[in-house]
Amino acid sequence: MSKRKLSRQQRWRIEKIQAERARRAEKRGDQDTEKLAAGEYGPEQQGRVTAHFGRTLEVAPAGGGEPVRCHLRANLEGLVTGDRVIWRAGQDGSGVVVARGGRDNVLERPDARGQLKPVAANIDQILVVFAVEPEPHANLIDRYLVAAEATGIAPVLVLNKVDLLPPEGGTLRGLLARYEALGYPVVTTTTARADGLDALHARLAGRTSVFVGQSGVGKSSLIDRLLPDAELRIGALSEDSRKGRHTTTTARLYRMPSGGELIDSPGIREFGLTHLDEGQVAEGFVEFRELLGRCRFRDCRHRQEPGCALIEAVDEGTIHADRFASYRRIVDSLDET
Ligand SMILES: Nc1nc2c(ncn2[C@@H]2O[C@H](COP(=O)(O)OP(=O)(O)OP(=O)(O)O)[C@@H](O)[C@H]2O)c(=O)[nH]1
Ligand SMILES: [Zn+2]
Repeated sequence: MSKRKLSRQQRWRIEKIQAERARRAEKRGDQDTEKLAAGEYGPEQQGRVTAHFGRTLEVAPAGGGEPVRCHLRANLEGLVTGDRVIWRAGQDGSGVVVARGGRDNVLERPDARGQLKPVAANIDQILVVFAVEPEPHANLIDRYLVAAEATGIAPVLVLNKVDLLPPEGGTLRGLLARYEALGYPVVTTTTARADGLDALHARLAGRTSVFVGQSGVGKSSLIDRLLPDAELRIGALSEDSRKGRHTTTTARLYRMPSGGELIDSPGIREFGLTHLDEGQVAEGFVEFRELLGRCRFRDCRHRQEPGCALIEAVDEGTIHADRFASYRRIVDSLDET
């Protein structure tokens, strides 16, 4: 930047502003020092929101230890479970949240009026649970994958109830091999054997996860095993939850004894396609991505247009016909969702 010649008046104004800033910073510092000296609040520390009830939050200290009930500083809004925060401990065992950290990602759900609302943040992976029974349609798996891809959170396929698989493996293993070939991690589980969750434990360790999937696939059964302590599941009792408010809807973050963190709520379990457009659905098919924009027509909708790169790839076998059929079905159903 080139040096500007400042008029005397401008210089005077800048100096005045800077002096004012310095004075304010000093005052803030004095107030903090006073409070610290009075023992009102401890120093700033990092934490993570484990639950929220309106303007009351529960924050787990980053260094470990029990979650602390915190209130929010007046200018903070829209915090959700999983948010990283800066907070200060009070004398009475409660605390105050003074700032929100940056978010890697956020999971949103439509509210009663259909408006998207954030429900949880900073999730490393979405575990899409399927089961040998009820048998999944490939289209259903694709729907979950597209929805997950749109959030930017990595999906993992979990095939549960493998105790019910026929000895030769059935068609399901072949189906999941197709997804593995696309780069998706696949984990198999069963709650029928003591070691049936070993692979899942390994996958969860050191990460923050959410479980989604259709009814009856065994999400509750898996989570019960991952959080064996009933108190862990209910979490530290807060005043609001004792009154019975919000307890079934708020997302909660749990630390699993076996390692890793789990964010769970009925709303998150029902996660699905929401408010996506055709382009986002195409982007949600990972093997389509490098071909998008290579069709002859820039506005190609990949239906019967000549020179469509996707249709050519299907003909050549580089895109599986079932995946392309799935894409079409999802696009055709967008108006209904
Ligand atoms: N054979 C077998 N049955 C299982 C397994 N895991 C869960 N189940 C059974 O599957 C049924 C459904 O399990 P849930 O845990 O309720 O399934 P969910 O996904 O939580 O279902 P919703 O609550 O409806 O969303 C129950 O009868 C479980 O006992 C498994 O690994 N093997
Ligand atoms: Zn096309």
